[in-house]
Amino acid sequence: TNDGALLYPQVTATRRMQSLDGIWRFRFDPESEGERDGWPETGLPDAAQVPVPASFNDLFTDKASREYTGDFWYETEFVAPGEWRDKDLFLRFDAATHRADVFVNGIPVGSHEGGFTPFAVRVNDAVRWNEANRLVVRLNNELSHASLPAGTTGTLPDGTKVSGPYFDFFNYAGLQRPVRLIAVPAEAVTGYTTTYELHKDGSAIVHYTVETRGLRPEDTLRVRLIDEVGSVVADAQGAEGELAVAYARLWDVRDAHLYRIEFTILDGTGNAAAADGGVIDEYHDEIGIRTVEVRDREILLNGRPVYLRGFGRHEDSAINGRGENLAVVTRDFELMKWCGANSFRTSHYPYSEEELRLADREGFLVIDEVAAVGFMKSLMNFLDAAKDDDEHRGRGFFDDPDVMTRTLHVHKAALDELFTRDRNHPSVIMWSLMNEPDSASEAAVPYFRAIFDHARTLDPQHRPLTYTNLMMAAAGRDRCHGFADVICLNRYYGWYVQGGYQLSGAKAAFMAEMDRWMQIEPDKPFVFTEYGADTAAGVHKLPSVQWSEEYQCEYLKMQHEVFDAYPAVVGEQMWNLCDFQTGEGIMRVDGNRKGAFTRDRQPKAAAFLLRERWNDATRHQ
Ligand SMILES: CCCN1C[C@@H](O)[C@H](O)[C@@H](C(=O)O)C1
Repeated sequence: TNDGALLYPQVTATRRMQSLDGIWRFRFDPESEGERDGWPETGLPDAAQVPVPASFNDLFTDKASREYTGDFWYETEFVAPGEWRDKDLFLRFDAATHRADVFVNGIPVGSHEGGFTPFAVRVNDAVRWNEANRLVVRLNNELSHASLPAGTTGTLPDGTKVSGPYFDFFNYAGLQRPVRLIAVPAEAVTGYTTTYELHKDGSAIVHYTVETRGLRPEDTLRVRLIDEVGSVVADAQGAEGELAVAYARLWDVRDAHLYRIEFTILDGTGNAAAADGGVIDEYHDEIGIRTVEVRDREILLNGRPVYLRGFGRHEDSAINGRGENLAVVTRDFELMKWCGANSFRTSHYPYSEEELRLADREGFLVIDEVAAVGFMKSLMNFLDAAKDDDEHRGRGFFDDPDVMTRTLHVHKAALDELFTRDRNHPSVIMWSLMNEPDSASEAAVPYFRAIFDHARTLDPQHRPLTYTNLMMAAAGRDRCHGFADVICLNRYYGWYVQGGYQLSGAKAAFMAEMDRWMQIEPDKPFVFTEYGADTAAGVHKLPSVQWSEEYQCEYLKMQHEVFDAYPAVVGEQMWNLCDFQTGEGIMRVDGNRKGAFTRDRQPKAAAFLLRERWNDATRHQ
């Protein structure tokens, strides 16, 4: 249920919030017996203690816990303050990975599929006011061809389930982002949209719509825009309208100017209590006045071409796993700014709301990616081992008969949630609808058409739509590039192909493919959303060898020479900002080592190379 609880939580004159973060009780449920055994009512027997937010995987010392696949449970308690009883009370989970069923005092109050977008469940009918209430949540982290991210679930000889990710990051799971108890008035703002019109005289118009619940005809919906010094620069009334700003401070790349947009529902009966000034609901947010469009083979921000410099990343750190860690988020922005970056992609799933709010404030350009990764069967860290479970053996991902029904349904729902959550962020300039799908297969075409057609209906700002193309669907093989507004390529010439001493051959092959792309897509801009080489920090070799820091620099230099040879290239996002955890395998050394920085956020030589290239003011913007 939405009902205004999906808006980013805040305390205002009419809204209340209580964090439930901290130590919760936890236990695995490999036989899925917890509900039958009454855990929602009685709580978790023999429970461990774990932190929320965090992944559970890296907390324990046994492999069965790290690799656990199946049902697992969390439990805590909370007091429902009696003062809030006239409001709607929600539990808001910023992320429960990959799916959750929520129980309060043994009563099922809601479920959610998808581990990277928030959901809220209304609990008024289940709580006891001014008393402790038992909150029990069942999660599950199994992968399938209808899960985002995609994969498979195998079993060991003794029946223990095993995750088979079709993606190159560890299948971390748990309550990985904050959990809150929030109270929202029965008559409330539940959502809003903004679009922007810039004028040559420096003025701008903010076109808005507001979604409400329970708005009475006699009440007034007031909308105000407040600038950085606290002045009300525009105001309007009604569920849709425009805010005319005479001198607009535009939001621009690495030059962010934010406005506070304020929604107030005012009691129109005239007999409102003087105490609350007749305010029925109040919600505010930060927006940036800016436009994004693709034109003449450029990405234009406020009508001017931008060049994306930055990284593919992961929400990933030691111990936390994929658990939100604001210190790591802060350090990552610091590293990106130190490198002279201005952009990143939320590879390969929506990042936390806190991350995007920081990108808004820092003026970063974000490619916002839904968790539709693994739509190409590959196991063992990206070798297409074609080793697959019996049900799908030998067929391409999109040949699966359920893909146009079950997978498409889950994918569309994930897009609905992503766009609703992120549509008002000025930092979001493009939407990536899939990461490395098998776009060379004929069966992919109807799926792409369905998902791109759906996505086109979701964004009032009509930001460019894309997906990231992988080498197995190189120029001439990819059948889906026509759907994308911007061509995003993940390329590894000099790493996965023709590496090491063959680097010159890799460059020739890379340019041959690019020449082909220039014929196939002569009018679209190109962004490299991945390029990188695994590098063990501290390994030095003269002359270089692959995995040495010297080779990573040689590799990057070659990529940049190719990018600079094609004016159609308007962005370069190196893979990856930091080393990150993956499943174990013969191609990963306690994770993926393509970072410009180590997992504890310290530089390899490549970081200095990027800093020199990206801080060179004579280059792109
Ligand atoms: C086709 C390869 C795409 N790319 C996906 C990303 O998730 C992986 O980490 C990266 C890699 O192999 O380092 C490859």
